Amino acid sequence: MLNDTEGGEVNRADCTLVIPAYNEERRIRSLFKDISGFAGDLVFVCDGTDATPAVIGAFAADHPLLRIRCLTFPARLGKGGGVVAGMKAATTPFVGYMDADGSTSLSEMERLFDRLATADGAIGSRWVPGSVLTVRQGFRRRAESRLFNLLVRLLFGLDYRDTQCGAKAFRKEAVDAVLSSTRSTGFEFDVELLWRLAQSGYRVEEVPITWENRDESKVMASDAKEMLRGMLRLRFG
Ligand SMILES: Nc1nc2c(ncn2[C@@H]2O[C@H](COP(=O)(O)OP(=O)(O)O[C@H]3O[C@H](CO)[C@@H](O)[C@H](O)[C@@H]3O)[C@@H](O)[C@H]2O)c(=O)[nH]1
Repeated sequence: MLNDTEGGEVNRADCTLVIPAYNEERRIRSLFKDISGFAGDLVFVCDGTDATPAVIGAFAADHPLLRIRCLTFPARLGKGGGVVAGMKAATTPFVGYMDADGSTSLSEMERLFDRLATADGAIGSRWVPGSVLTVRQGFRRRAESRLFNLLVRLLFGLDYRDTQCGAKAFRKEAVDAVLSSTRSTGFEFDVELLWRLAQSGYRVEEVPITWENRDESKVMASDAKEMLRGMLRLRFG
């Protein structure tokens, strides 16, 4: 399954970075300076109602050498649905995704891509030794995250500390092998993807990451409930 790349570094031109962006016109500019040096493909997935596609269009016009695509959809796909649309559109051997709000830097994503020289997947983690949270998360959010990952371990047998970190990278062939059977479109998609990859024998490493916590979040209480329901359906449905 593994086909090691020499030197422990993957060619950036072989990487696609998917950025799901739902109504991100205010936050997405914070990302532009950082990603303007990326030599791979950038695929934005916009399914909101605001001017995010126009903001990305202006950025692309200012940077004609960047390989940018902006996919637009008339109705909300969900975080997972957006990531799936972007990953399906990727044509490179490696594909990753990160949030649109700049909580992960490009250099962190590139570290994940480089792990694909020897692994099938690499997921950023805020809860393993070596990770750095530039803004400490509140007690409640940390407790919720720990509880959530305990539940994931009990339900799916996945031994990760942080399935929900927004920074992940995979070999495209691994993703392609399981995407046709994934059903989740919401924030629970990450768990399903990791579960299906594990079931198919792919090796995904959890890697410490530097994470800049943002105050704003599109995850509502109703999303959290739907995420739990979705996970139970997945496991027992
Ligand atoms: N295309 C698309 N993107 C979406 C949608 N919903 C959310 N997103 C995108 O998903 C990313 C994360 O959403 P945030 O609103 O920034 O949520 P967060 O709470 O900061 O996210 C954290 O928790 C999530 C849930 O566990 C994680 O999925 C996320 O990666 C991060 O760790 C952002 O880029 C946001 O635009 C959607 O329906 N469609």
